[in-house]
Amino acid sequence: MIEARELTKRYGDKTVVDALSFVVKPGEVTGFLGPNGAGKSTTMRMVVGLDAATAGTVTVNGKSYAKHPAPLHEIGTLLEAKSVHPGRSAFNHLMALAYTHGIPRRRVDEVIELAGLTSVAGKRVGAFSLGMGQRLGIAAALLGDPAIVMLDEPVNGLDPEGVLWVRNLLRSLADEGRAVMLSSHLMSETALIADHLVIIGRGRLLADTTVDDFTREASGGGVKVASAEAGRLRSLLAGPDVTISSSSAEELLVSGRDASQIGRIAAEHGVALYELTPQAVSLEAAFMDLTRDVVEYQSHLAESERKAA
Ligand SMILES: Nc1ncnc2c1ncn2[C@@H]1O[C@H](COP(=O)(O)OP(=O)(O)OP(=O)(O)O)[C@@H](O)[C@H]1O
Repeated sequence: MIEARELTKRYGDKTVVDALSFVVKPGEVTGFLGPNGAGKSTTMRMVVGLDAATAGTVTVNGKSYAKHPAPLHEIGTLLEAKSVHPGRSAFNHLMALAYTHGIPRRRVDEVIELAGLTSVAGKRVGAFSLGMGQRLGIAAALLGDPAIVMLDEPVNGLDPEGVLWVRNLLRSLADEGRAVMLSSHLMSETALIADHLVIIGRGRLLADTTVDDFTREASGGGVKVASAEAGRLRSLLAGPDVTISSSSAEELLVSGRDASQIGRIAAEHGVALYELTPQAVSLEAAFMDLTRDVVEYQSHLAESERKAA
């Protein structure tokens, strides 16, 4: 488990992580999201002591990272896939890490195979493609068989097979009871991988929720209904906490009744429905909506599209 409490990082007079509190729980994949410059990498670096917190605390399985005598068994990380000596082979890189913890060669061979690097294990890492580097970084993260895995942009540079591999791998790690944290800019991929979301903007917590709740709430929770008898249906569905709007003569957007209630009421009164669709927005749309005001680096095009919308 990772627990951050009021975690804060300042560079000069700029606060890049601002009193951030969250928990990454075992058995779940937590997606860590935020626009460019939101403070994700800085937060992840503080988790493993690469950056010192200005205030607040963060613990890894109950202790600060530096207090663990064998940290590779507690948390495996991929923070900067290219931070590997370019002249070393993948095998030697992993062996060097393994020596620091008395991890046997057998485990190095295992993670090389798991990451699909067997055929290139003897090659210089400097000649690796971005995707191969990512695979090596993930192999290194898994080396100590840790209870927590924390990965910064793990699917960056991977081909579709690699993306699928990471998705299945992270799912199985969480299903084994490990705590998995990943940052990503790929919303559709995060929606498929993550159970939980921690979303930050300008260093502050914006949302701590599940993927399902986040996308449902962003949609307003309405149900779209279409019928030739929309007017009659409207009065049948009316109630104290029900709001109904219509975008055309045959369409209603109903809040306050779920799809099964609407279907039942329509059937009881012999009203034929053409459509009955619970409204949900994509994670991307919900994310854009939430982070609209905290985007630090924005293109002029995106800005003018937003103003026009
Ligand atoms: N060593 C440093 N000195 C000064 N400012 C820094 C330093 N490291 C990061 N920052 C600033 O902190 C802010 C957060 O950066 P960080 O890399 O943590 O964001 P991020 O959410 O990971 O962004 P991205 O999605 O672009 O990777 C940025 O404004 C960045 O310029």
